[in-house]
Amino acid sequence: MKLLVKAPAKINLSLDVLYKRTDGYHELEMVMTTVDLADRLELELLNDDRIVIHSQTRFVPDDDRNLAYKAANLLKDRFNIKSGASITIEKNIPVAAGLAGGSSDAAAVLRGMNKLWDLRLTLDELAELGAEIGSDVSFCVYGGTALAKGRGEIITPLPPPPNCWVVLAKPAIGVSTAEVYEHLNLNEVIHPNTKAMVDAIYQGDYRGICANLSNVLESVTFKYFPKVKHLKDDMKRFGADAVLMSGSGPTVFALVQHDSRMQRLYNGLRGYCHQVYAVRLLGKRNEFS
Ligand SMILES: C[C@@](CO)(OP(=O)(O)O)[C@H](O)COP(=O)(O)OP(=O)(O)OC[C@H]1O[C@@H](n2ccc(N)nc2=O)[C@H](O)[C@@H]1O
Ligand SMILES: Nc1ncnc2c1ncn2[C@@H]1O[C@H](COP(=O)(O)OP(=O)(O)O)[C@@H](O)[C@H]1O
Repeated sequence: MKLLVKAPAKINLSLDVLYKRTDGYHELEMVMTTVDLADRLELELLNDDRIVIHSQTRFVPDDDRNLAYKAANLLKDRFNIKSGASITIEKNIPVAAGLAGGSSDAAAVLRGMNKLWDLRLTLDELAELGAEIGSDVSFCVYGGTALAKGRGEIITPLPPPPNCWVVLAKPAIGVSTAEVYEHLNLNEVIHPNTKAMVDAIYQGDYRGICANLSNVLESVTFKYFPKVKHLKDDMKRFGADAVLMSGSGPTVFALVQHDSRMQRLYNGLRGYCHQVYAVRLLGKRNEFS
């Protein structure tokens, strides 16, 4: 039996770090939403005990370091499952980009293998398991739009933001999430107004969303990789309504409402940026299970 599952990328509309916790993680307040750029996974039961990962992308491990492997293995261990799984990943989300591609693959495996192994776990139960794999996995289990707190795993759903284009540009730079958090100076950051972002989303206020885009991790990534800051400035000049770095970067995304502006931005960026995508916001839970 085979199952196809979609694993969409996320962007952070706002990302605040409140303090460093005693467990080494940072206490966060983030507004996240899914976009229509997705990996596709084909899941199949195996009669033997193995979990096998097939992936064409050389940047993604095809062994037990793969987050999709970790997700299947977690379910297998926790519920004492004897059969194995074959997981084929068609990777469309840029890797190590701040778009949670690996976390979304893990979440898709949790949702998909829940069906194939007939475990009947709820989304809340899957999200709780997801937190054991990575901080962004719980959000990815639900998808849609949400306020994420804690280290990212405490999820409060939000309504979808008004529809718009999201133009994503990923420069050819490798950013380590752990290092970005490590170099963050909490005495210097200007905190986002998370409440204003949440209110704008509830009111369907596109301008309010644009006005409150904010990510404290920009300060670190821009310092070590000034190219990312230049990319953001260029995207503003090309006519974006608003621009922000997603997660720890290096992907920068622009919001635009009008098709002609989206096209101008997309064409302008394709000349010199490594990977450029123009996609729609998804924003609603579970359009993709
Ligand atoms: C920055 C964000 C924003 O959405 O996304 P990405 O840039 O990775 O997409 C997330 O916080 C990343 O989530 P994720 O990539 O799942 O993080 P994890 O694997 O759990 O942690 C990677 C490392 O980041 C640091 N980390 C992560 C989350 C957190 N709340 N505090 C931290 O300090 C820790 O050093 C940890 O070892
Ligand atoms: N299924 C997967 N897809 C992408 N990356 C993965 C996967 N499994 C493990 N990884 C590793 O996780 C790291 C972070 O990848 P990713 O989730 O794409 O980025 P980010 O955390 O910036 O959103 C990469 O260095 C990659 O090697």
